[in-house]
Amino acid sequence: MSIAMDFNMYQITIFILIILASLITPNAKMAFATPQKGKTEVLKFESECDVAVALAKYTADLSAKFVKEKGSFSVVLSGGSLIDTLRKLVESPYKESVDWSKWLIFWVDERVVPLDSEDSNFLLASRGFLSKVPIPPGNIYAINDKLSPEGAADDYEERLRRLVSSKVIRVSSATGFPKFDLMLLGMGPDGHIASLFPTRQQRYEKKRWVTFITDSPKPPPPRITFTFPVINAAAEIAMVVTGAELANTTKAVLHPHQGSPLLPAAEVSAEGELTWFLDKDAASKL
Ligand SMILES: O=C1O[C@H](COP(=O)(O)O)[C@@H](O)[C@H](O)[C@H]1O
Repeated sequence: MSIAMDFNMYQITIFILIILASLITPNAKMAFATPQKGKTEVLKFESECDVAVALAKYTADLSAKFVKEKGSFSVVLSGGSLIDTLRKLVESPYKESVDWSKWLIFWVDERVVPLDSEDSNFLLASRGFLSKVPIPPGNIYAINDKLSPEGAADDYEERLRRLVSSKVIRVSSATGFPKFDLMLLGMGPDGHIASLFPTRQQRYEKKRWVTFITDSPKPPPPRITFTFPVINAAAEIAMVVTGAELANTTKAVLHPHQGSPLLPAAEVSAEGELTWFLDKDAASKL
């Protein structure tokens, strides 16, 4: 047998051992698997209003698909401008046609402030979205606002773990992290998503599901946030970005310079599909 042939046999043997190990030990499967990367689509619209119309249809279509396939639809909200851009979803025809009773609502990040504070992402979503549609209150997973940032992050993660154990939330077969059906993300001018900021170490967290920050560069400083492994395990992700002030950041994220450090928004990828919803202004530098 030639040396080349021996080397091939060696490689094949290692490969078979890896497959066998991953079948025997469930954890081995996770250790060897790399996260699947889905498709990325960039949609550009004439105006922010056109983005709102398209985002409503996209979300309603996904709701119908997931409710049919699995009987529920888990949606992760951001704060900020996203909630206003969701406004068409709570109007006709979707207000009547969407099966709101099957929705489960989570937050990708939350400010650790009382839930009735003007800074709370929960309050923002309640006013602009949740109060307008009949999602059962028990399906809305707000943070415990009586805890410290660390306590609130631990508590939210623990609640997610219980929902995974009871099979309310799926897990990614590739990574073992919880797999939400849809993440609706906004992006700040510094390229942050959720509360994962370019200059803060939380963006590199690889084990926790939910972490906390006490010195967010954007006020208010105390927050909790989903980590990248959870965000990127989502079945579908919408990055919703509008306005001229985000044009340079959008360009830096979608067309990063070789060798320059990636902004957090550039590290978003979905197991299913990542769809960017841009208005003309945000897309003007592409
Ligand atoms: O502080 C936050 O900022 C981001 C971006 O907000 P935007 O108003 O610039 O769209 C938001 O996605 C995040 O949830 C929020 O806590």
